Amino acid sequence: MSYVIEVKNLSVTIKSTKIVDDVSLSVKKGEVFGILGPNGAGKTTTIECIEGIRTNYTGDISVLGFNLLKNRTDLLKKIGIQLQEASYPDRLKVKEICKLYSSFYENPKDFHSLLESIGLHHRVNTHYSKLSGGEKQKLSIILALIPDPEILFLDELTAGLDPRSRREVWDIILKLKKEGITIMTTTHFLEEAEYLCDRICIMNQGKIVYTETMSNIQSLSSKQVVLSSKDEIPQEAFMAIPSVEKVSVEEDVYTIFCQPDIFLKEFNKISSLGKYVITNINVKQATLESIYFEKTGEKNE
Ligand SMILES: Nc1ncnc2c1ncn2[C@@H]1O[C@H](COP(=O)(O)OP(=O)(O)OP(=O)(O)O)[C@@H](O)[C@H]1O
Repeated sequence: MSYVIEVKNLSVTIKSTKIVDDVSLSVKKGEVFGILGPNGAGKTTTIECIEGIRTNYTGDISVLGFNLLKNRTDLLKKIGIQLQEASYPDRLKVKEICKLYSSFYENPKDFHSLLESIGLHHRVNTHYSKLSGGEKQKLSIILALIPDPEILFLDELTAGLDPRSRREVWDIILKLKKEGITIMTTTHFLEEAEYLCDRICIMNQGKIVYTETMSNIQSLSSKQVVLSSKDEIPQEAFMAIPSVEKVSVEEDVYTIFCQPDIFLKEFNKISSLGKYVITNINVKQATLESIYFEKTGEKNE
């Protein structure tokens, strides 16, 4: 497996509070990996450590085989960083900002062709202050692409954009993914994660509480039977039923990932389960949204 980002036991402590707490994750080459989580969960801090912007951490981070603390300058030539809140002097024109960024690199990508492919070429002579929110975000992607990066980091890329601009930006990201760039992104939009990401993790209070591929999440959708029992039912009893893929237990609630129609038909036939008293049984639709609310302990209202 070729991982381009490997993070082991990353922790960041500020004023004796752990804002990132023992985070381990890895990202494969060409993958779009999303970090989700509520405000203050530690997403930006985590991504900033991986980008090499923050160094006040413990743990090991390897990006494209570089050790961040030793080879940060070399790494910066190979990654593109889109900043959550970038701002430039109002009187600078788009082309002047692009030229400035290009001057930072030995072999920058031609910004005119980037402006063309991202659809901002018609604004090349426009002052930064005159760009719309969507255009500013497109510019921030172009600037992140100037180093011709192998990995692109995006932090809340579409925050504040209207639905049309958001879609446009998503399509740009999908185009970049097709070109083979690895992308790590944070987002508050679950629909964005569903649209763009190959794999996601959910952070809560500094910890990763869930990691899964989007294709698994989508195949888990509408495949849960949730039942309650005061009895302690061994997981093997459920696993013996055809179509059951996984069982999770929380107090007296058993969530069974399965094909509900097959499960319910077979369940009654299994005599070993007859001795347990089932107090409630439901078929539940699991979606990224329901997983998110379950894992972050927030209410889905
Ligand atoms: N330099 C700092 N000093 C003190 N606290 C900080 C500092 N940087 C971050 N924090 C705190 O660390 C926690 C995590 O912040 P972080 O920005 O990583 O979260 P986040 O998940 O990206 O949140 P958001 O979705 O709101 O952007 C927050 O409670 C934040 O207030």
